Amino acid sequence: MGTALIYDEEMTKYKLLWVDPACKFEVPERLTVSHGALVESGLADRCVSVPVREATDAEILLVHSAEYLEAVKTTPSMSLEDLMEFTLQYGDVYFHPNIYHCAKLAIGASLQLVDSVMTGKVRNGMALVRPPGHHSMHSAASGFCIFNNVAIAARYAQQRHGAKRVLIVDWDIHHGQGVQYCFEDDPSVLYFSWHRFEHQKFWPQLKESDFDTVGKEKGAGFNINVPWNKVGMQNSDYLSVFFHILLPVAYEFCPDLVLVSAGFDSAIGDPEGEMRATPDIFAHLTHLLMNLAEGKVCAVLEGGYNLTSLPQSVCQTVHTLLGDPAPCPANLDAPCKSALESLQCVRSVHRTYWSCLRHAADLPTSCSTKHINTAEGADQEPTEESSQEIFWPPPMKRVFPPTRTAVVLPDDVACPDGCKRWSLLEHPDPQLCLSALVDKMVKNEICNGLVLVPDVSVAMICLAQHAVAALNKRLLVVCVGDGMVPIQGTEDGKTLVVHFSRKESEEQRGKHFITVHLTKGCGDASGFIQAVLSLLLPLGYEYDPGLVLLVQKPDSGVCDSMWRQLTGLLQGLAQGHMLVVMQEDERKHIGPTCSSLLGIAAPSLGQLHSLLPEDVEALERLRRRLTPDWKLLQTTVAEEP
Ligand SMILES: NCCCNCCCCCC(=O)CS
Ligand SMILES: [Zn+2]
Repeated sequence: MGTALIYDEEMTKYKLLWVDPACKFEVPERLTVSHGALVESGLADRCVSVPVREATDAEILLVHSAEYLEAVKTTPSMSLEDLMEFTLQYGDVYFHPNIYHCAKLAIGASLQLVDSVMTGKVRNGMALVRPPGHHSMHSAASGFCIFNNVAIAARYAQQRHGAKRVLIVDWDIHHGQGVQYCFEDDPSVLYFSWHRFEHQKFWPQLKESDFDTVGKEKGAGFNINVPWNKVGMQNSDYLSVFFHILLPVAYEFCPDLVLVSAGFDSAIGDPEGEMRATPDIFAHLTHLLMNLAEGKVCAVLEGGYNLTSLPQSVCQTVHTLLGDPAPCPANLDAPCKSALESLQCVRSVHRTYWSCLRHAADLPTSCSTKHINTAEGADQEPTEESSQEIFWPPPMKRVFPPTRTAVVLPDDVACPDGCKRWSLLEHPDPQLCLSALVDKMVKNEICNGLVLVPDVSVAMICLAQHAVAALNKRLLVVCVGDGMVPIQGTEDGKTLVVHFSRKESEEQRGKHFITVHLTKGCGDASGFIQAVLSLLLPLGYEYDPGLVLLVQKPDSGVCDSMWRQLTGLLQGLAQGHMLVVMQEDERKHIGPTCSSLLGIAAPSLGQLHSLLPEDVEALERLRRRLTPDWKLLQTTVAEEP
């Protein structure tokens, strides 16, 4: 299943015809450099090219008023003076004789993408469009946006393709107020947006962009605003919000389709965003969404004004949509205090709507008095545009190993399609065979592998020793199922073991051996997936291993869809270098495991019920114990003593 790429150079054929500092960044080159980078890198050729089309009036009226549409229809024939006059009624946007045409193409491109994904022609895709959409409202243009591409796409997916629940992830650095207004009372569309806010001092300076606007009436809880009250947010701030807010809620919501308002003004170097997250983070943000909605992810370009970080970020996103392993999330810091404050506020106000946030902490004291802060801050200007030149390393080349998935199976088991059999014949000694497999991974000749062995415990010991000694790589061991784990989390930090078990393990084996106790073990989807999303993933990203060893112990009770979610999500680590080890009589798991290792999205877990209270307790106790050592587990600001 491929990745669609939708682009047409016609959308570059409009620009600002007069002087307006607020609009000067929105230039045609944004599209040409983005598409050019995809062509240059060979990524465009690997995508399924889908043509654009014009949106129909009916499609535009899914979100906008007839009066507004009729008004915009008069712009192509306007003189320059009339266009300037017409523009004055809106904010931070400009019109052009060709912008109505381009705006219809931008919607049409988005709808073509939705068609391609919803009909199964492709698995996922990206639409490179201009003008952006997420600021435009029922009867108004705003923030370079004429029509709301993503809002129309959501309504279209529901009406044309029967999608029940649509998740919109808006990682653009601005608040898509137009999207929020469109769905604020609608529980079938979950809108998530982070955005530069600076206590309402940053554009569009709306009170309703703050964390306490959660949606109205039936839509309460289905609007999530994460305000960034400082500039300079980094990769770890973004990942923390994914691990502790977006992903837990998204899995509970269980969408049929994921639309991404993919704005890249949230990347380093952008004059609007002034953040410091690097382009490779979008590989991880994309990857972390790709096991939702059975992989049906449609990314639609919104903002992004730095003509270097924009194309880099677009390429990182498309690489990942194509299934290429993500680059290692190297040297992540702790989330900053301001980000933690926002994180805690959002989780607190949403805990009444989402069972995964049920146990979230109260508002931090600083936030409950935030109105005072705002009064103090209101008169200040947003942070001055930084003039000093900002540098960042170009993202690493993402070369795909010649073999994606190698398998070591008993002779009487057929090799699943797409996999390469790694025969024991060449290595009579199974342990040598495993070590050879690991060596190939580290040389990037093989991406990942599945190994069936007579005894998983023996294999674990051998692999752990080999991986650490010979390869000098940090090894993350994830062990699912009860019973003893024969490896010590080594004190030198070279091995981190995370064990999912039904049995509470009394002994604490230190920082590098973590037992996640779930009453029903992996039998309970809610508990398991929440433990994976807001405990295992933050640990794994912070640990940044060179290799992941995923062991399924006999009778672990884990079901296929959960096992595939786990196998899929963990491929965001170690450049996808993961070795799955199972007992050789566990033959029924071979197919599902290989499909996940081959990059096929995992089936959805269904709408998740509340976590078992004892599991919530156990996970919170574990988080409290681990947080001093693992910064990405933090979900609250350290209260002033
Ligand atoms: N009036 C002071 C400066 C205003 N800057 C904001 C301009 C709108 C940005 C909208 C955008 O980037 C869409 S993603
Ligand atoms: Zn933006």
